[in-house]
Amino acid sequence: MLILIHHHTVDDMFSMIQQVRVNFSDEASQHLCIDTPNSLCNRDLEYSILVCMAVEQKLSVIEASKRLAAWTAVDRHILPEHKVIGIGSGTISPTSLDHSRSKFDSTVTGSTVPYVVERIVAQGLELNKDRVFIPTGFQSKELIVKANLRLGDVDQYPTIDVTIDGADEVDKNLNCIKGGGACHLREKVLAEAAVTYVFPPIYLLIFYLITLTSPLTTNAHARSFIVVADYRKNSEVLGTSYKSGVPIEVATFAYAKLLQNLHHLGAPAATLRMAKAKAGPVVSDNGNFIIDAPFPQEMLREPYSVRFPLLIHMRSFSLFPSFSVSIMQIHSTLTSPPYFPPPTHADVQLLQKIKMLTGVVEVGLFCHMVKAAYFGNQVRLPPSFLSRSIAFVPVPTPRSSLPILCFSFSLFHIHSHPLASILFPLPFEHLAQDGSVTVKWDDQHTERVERPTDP
Ligand SMILES: O=C(CO)[C@H](O)[C@H](O)COP(=O)(O)O
Repeated sequence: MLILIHHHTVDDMFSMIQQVRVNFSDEASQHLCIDTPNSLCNRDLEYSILVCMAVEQKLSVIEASKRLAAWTAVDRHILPEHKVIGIGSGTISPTSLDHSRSKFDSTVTGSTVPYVVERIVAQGLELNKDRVFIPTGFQSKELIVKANLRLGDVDQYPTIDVTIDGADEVDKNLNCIKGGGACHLREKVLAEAAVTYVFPPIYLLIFYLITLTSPLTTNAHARSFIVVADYRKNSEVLGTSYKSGVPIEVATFAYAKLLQNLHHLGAPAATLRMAKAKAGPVVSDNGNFIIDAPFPQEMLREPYSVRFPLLIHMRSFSLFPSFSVSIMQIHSTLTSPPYFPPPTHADVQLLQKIKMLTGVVEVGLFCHMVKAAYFGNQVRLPPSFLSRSIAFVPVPTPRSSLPILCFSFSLFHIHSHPLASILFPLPFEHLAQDGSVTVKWDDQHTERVERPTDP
């Protein structure tokens, strides 16, 4: 990839670096900062900036990782018997990237969900002709229509076989931050709709009879909400790589009050999300505003559960979901008054606190909803100078002088010279997609899936 800024000032250069930091985060932007020669930071000069192969590699590795994750998840979870399929959304609208994925705007990374649709289409007409696809927003609707797949809506199909979606970040317990594309309300509805009802085995029926639990509760559900992402989004704790904050969809007239509420709740930097190509705020597909609320990581560590001393995690019983329902009922009886005092504000975790604020429509924290999360991996290859160089080359402009031209060429030649890595050892490593995917499951086991060939 080549990012070229002509006849711009140093300020533009730094705003571009900021942009890269936002778009690509972590290493790519560090490389840019490391390599900015201080001697060139002269505000009187105008620069052309060539940001070479390191960023290009980073982007293609990210794209390959997204595609690998999406393809592997589709292969393993969209099975011939699945007829109603939920399709998630991304951060980039299909108007800014070619649907066929053959052409990308090279200054942005693409979205993950188009790769999901691409792989579903590759399953063939025969399998797809009886299927209906439910979108989570404008982008996924476009993808479904352009791929000639049958479009449905969640009000027609309130139960979905499988939903596959992207995520902004996923933690070790499979809690996610979602809503970077402002679609998390519909995404959450489709995630919740993706359940499979399981009839309990006989020993659980006996258990129900003994405990006199209502038979109505014996229908437990298995989650079929699958998340796909690249390696950058696989974290221990939310807020590690996705720094923009928790996206919160709010009623438009309530945003100012909600900003105040969120500041008091622990996100003093919460802001209204502003549109990029329009004056004013982002308006969601549902006509609401989006607030991004960066909470401290401590509050994002376990954003869901209510802290009771007797709390029994559903997760411990995930092999026996029906059993866990009964346990939770007994547990909630024991932990309710008069046996136990009601929870105080401090006991209630972040998701509930935000959701309880009047005016909040939906919170982009998806807790205990994901069945499996797929991350395309990266691998670090030994450093190679040419593939990791970033050159900032000042070129003459009407206001620049000849010596500056000479300097720029010598700089360029030194960088291109085989001895350059000795003269200017740069701390870059070569990144690549190694053809593997990490899968995190809801029972907390992690699996590494190897693919014989890079798709
Ligand atoms: O939650 C979302 C949209 O609301 C997306 O799934 C999330 O932002 C990830 O998008 P991408 O695949 O483009 O990185």
